[in-house]
Amino acid sequence: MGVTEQQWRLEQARVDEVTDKIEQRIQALELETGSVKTEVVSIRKHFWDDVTINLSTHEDKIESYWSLRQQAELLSERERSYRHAAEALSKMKRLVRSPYFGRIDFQEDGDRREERIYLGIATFLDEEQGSYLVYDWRAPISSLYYDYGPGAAAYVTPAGDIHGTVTLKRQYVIRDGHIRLMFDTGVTIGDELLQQVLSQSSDAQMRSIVATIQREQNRIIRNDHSRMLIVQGAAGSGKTSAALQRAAYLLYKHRETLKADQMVLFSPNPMFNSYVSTVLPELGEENMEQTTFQQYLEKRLGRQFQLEDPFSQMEYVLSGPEAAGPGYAARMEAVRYKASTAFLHAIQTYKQELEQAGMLFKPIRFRGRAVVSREKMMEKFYAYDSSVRLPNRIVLLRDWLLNEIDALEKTEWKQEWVEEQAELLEPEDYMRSYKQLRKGMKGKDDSFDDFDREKELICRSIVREELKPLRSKIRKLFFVDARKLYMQLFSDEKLFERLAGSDAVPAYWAEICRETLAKLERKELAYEDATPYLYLQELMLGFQTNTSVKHVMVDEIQDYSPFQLEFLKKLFPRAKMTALGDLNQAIYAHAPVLEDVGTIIELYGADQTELIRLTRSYRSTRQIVEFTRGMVPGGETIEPFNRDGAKPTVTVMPDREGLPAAVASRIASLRAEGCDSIAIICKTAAESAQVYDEFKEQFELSLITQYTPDFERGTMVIPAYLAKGVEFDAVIIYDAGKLRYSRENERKLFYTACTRAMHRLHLYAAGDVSPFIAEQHPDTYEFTG
Ligand SMILES: Nc1ncnc2c1ncn2[C@@H]1O[C@H](COP(=O)(O)OP(=O)(O)OP(=O)(O)O)[C@@H](O)[C@H]1O
Repeated sequence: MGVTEQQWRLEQARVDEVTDKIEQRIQALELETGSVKTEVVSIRKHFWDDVTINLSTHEDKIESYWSLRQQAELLSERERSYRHAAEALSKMKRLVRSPYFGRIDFQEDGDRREERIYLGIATFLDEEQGSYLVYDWRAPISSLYYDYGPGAAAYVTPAGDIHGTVTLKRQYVIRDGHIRLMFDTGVTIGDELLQQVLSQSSDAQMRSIVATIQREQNRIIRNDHSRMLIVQGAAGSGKTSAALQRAAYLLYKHRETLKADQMVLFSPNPMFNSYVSTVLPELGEENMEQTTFQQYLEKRLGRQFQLEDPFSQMEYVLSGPEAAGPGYAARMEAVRYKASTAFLHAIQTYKQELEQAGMLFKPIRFRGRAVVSREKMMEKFYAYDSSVRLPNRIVLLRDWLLNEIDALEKTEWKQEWVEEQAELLEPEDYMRSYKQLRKGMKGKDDSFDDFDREKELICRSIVREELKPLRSKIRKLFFVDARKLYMQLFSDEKLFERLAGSDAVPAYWAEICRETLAKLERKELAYEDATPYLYLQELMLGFQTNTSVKHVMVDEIQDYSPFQLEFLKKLFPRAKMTALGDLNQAIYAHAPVLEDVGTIIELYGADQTELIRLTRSYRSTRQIVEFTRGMVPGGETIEPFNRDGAKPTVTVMPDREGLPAAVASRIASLRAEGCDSIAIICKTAAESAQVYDEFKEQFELSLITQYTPDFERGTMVIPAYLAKGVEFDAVIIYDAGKLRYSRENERKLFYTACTRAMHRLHLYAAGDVSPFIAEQHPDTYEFTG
């Protein structure tokens, strides 16, 4: 629907008026922040001048206390005012560039007046008139804009649902006070505007999508009742975008009770964190905490083991049976099994058995001799009432051990080694011990008159020092031999059969056991062992929990195992969870949780869980989606957003020798066309490094590795698994030949790589093309050789 010239003029006049008012507000706020800041500085500088301190009498002390307190309160009140004014100022500065992006005219049932609602990234109230010049996009009434076109409509408020009719829905692109575009739209939020937004070049940082949130995405953003919200969405369907706008929505809706540091986002890798880190600040909110599961594992296990990272495991898996050599099939089975619910249950049963018998402890050793044997610890442990939970019994054992150490300290000072050490003490050490002891003895009858007594005390002090590290280790429960207990699962065949079921022992079990034990002996922990190991350890020692976190968002949930999810649930017992994923992008060798949605629904139960599916893909052109969707099961349900571009191209070279020149010429032509971000996607890190070496003299380009902290624009070489979640103007698949991508477990990786392209996709192959290309309808791509 077109907008008339007169309407355009009226709208521009309103923009001018609102912009003027925002500018006035900015000026007022600048004055306010300036003067409050001066005040704060002055109070800090003269803090003590205005405080009367007199400690002569009790009354004086009380008066001094109140004077001090009053001054501190004044300072913190002024600091608070400064913060508020500064926040309001930065909000207004963001708003002035583009005060709003949408308008809804709404007539409530039974009300003859029509309300005009203009939506922007923050509320702007005309304080004189008491009217809203701009509504925050997260206000209850704003949902009309996302959920309805002209016609009957309703929105939810805390006081109940409001029904009425939308009579107009209009969209704007306003830049620096000028309306650049304006559309009247139907039910979906303006295809025109979305077209316009989606056809722009990609950025080094993800953008906010508030002006064009789609109805199905709005359901995700505003869902506030489910304990667990699962979003299964096609590549490019806006899962990550919806999650970030959802965080902004929740922070707005619960601004009195929810702070950004009470929300955690689990990302696939650190670079992704940088990619999404600007969305919330752009919306005027602080960033939530961002982390990866690996960072969590490292924190909990790092020192005990040399811990493999997921990308090293991935490189091994992708190297394939020929390169990896014997043992490949067994490791693949280990990766699969160790992430399975079957193994999770086996470990849970193991813990139940350990409640009755079989715990393993490390003996308590002091100066090379066992002071408490593991047998004694076992005896003590199983003598506790069996109704006491296992972690609590361990705490009882810890206390008993600390008492034993106290007892040891009482006799140990007489040992010869102590006397020897006392003689070797340097005078200053001696004096230090002496002083410490005297301090400790204050008020007691003992005195240092007697030389023997003095020596005894020095010897005792030496023993206490020597015992310090042991006490600290006992407090940290080091005496529970978690490593041996885990190893037992792989060394005691009967035990394992009993736990897992004799008919459920995985294939290659003997080999898996051999490999696992050899690694653990060397204190190495394979990535597939890290989570089950930690799980067993926490079952015994008690789960670490974080009760302050209220929302956990997990992106790329398909790459998590049931084990990991169970962990997150235990780690954040008070949190609601949003899990976003795409089964078709499951790139790890273990079975993805989304394969059986039931597993993930079970986590909190069906009544607390909601599943939303997104099938529309916004990232890539229609041609790219039509080509890629055929690669994955169920792909026919993926709907492209109707944005046209060139068909993907497939170029075949007789061998790898021909690839560099062909790819180089493509990079040059893409750059000439103005493509700002170009990714040359390889299968592995090793291949990426090779390709980077090939081109680094010819082009300015970067190599992305798992250690790359920031996502940047430009031309880059990147392994497919690190390109998860991000996007590029153009994607070049460096070698899409049959030798690179043909095994079933490479299908989803290939699909993930291709779906990173927004506007252009070019595939090169040495020799025969991958079957994932050959299977596609020939009309969906151009074959160029
Ligand atoms: N409603 C929308 N308005 C404008 N752009 C959108 C919208 N929804 C998604 N997009 C754009 O589509 C692209 C893909 O979005 P996003 O990365 O959130 O998808 P995703 O489902 O997480 O993708 P993937 O699973 O493939 O990583 C982004 O460029 C995003 O800005």
